[in-house]
Amino acid sequence: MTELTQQATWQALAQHSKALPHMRELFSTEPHRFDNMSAQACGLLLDYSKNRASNETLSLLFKLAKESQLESKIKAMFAGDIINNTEQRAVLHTALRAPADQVINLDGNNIVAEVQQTLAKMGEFVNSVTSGDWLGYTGKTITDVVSIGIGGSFLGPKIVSQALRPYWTGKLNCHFVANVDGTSITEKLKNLDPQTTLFVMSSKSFGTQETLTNTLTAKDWFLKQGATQADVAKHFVAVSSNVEKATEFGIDANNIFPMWDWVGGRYSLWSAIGLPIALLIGMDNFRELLAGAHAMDEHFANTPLENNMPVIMGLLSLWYGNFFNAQSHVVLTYDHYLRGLPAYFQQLDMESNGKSVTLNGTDVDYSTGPIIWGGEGTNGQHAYHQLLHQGTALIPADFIMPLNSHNPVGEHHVQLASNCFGQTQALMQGRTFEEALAELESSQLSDEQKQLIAKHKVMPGNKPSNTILMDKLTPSTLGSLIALYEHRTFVQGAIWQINSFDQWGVELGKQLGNDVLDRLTADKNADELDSSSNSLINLFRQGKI
Ligand SMILES: O=P(O)(O)OC[C@H]1O[C@](O)(CO)[C@@H](O)[C@@H]1O
Repeated sequence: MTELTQQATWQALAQHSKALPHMRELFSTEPHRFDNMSAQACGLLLDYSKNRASNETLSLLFKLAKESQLESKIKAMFAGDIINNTEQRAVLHTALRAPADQVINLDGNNIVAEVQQTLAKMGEFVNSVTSGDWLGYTGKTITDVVSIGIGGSFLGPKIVSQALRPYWTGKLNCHFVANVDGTSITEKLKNLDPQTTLFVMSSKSFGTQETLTNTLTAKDWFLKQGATQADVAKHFVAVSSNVEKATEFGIDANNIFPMWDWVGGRYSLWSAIGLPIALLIGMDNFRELLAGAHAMDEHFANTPLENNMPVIMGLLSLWYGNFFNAQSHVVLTYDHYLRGLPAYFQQLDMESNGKSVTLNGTDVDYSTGPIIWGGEGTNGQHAYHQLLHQGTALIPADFIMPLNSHNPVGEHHVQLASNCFGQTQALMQGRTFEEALAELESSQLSDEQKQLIAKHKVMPGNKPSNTILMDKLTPSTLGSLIALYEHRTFVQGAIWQINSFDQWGVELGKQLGNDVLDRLTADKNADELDSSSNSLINLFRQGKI
């Protein structure tokens, strides 16, 4: 067994989890529960009162955090210690949004200076393109940007651009290509003019098959439309930590925006990976996004655990995963602009904490990262909320909603809010058999039918949720919100003593995929593979089942 599950506090939490009253009772005995279990920081309000938690629960969770040296681990990350031990790297996405005058030394260099240089390069490029100074090979200005990347090199640019649609300057359209499926890039290129299209190829490693293939196809399309190799420099730029490979690929050295190995892909939108975002919303708004994230960094680094929003959210999620066997966590965004955020948090958390070995190589004997999923409210209410309310799985939920809409039309926003708050209330209080029966009293059903239907209408309640509010969705509040979830992920990984910053689990699939590719494209047969893989390969070769 690991030392974590041997800890007295861990075992006390296990005992405590069996002794908690229903949330209905907690609310009935604590009239000021919201005041005592809500926190504000960086333009966000976190209501965590609708959780299976008493004061004793929270003090035990904070005790676990302290005994897990969480505070010193937070300091170590911000200081640039090598906390990604399997890749021997620091974890310093926080440096990407640090103020220009801050000094963060890594290997003897102040990396903030490098970050600021890259931001300045980004700013010059963004201004050049959006002002019309940057011209294509026939002398026309750029109208469309195609962002090519996958994982963190796609999700960040795509979802943040979508979330900040009200802030687009209107100078450019943007299209996102990620999947290696030829349909993705074909559909995107159909209506574009090579004379006015700019391709931003984003790949930290510059070795990701999907991104390289899509970029080659884009380049091929570009050249077939009448452009020459010399024109490529006007229409292709790259973002990568591998400048050498990007240059070899044919990207003009002046058009390569650097990034660093101390930034993980799923933490990289704040770097030049965010170039498509900056092209759409302008550099001032991009810097507002960075400032919002920095404000949350300051909150996380300097606030006592008991009032620390990422710590509270991380601990409560760990509470359900490790002591109530919750296998997933749902993120429900009650704002159409935020509809992509659950997918962003999915990579952020699942690729960070989907691990089963501790830093020192011990197999864990406890659950680690949950399945993160979700979608936009109110749509989910007509899709999966039934399971949230009456299913057998316990699925803690985060509800996220701005108090003011960018589009205050008619009664829409007040109805959206009523649904958001009504759902958290229903999840918490549920409906008892007696209440269900009483509702059927005046129906024409027989007593036997009333008993049966009432049974089917019971909702256990006691289903935990957090509600996160902001005055309005802006670059700053979005930056704070995303950084909140980055640090929430960090908190859990730190207590589980896992490495949240490598991703060895994605390597085998890539290796085997490359082997299969050889068997699909060459005469290399697959007889020695398992019968399934062998048969699937042969069927693909036949092109019919
Ligand atoms: O930016 P790159 O190096 O192309 O990697 C793309 C994505 O692939 C991964 O390495 C594995 O999924 C992610 O961590 C990363 O965001």
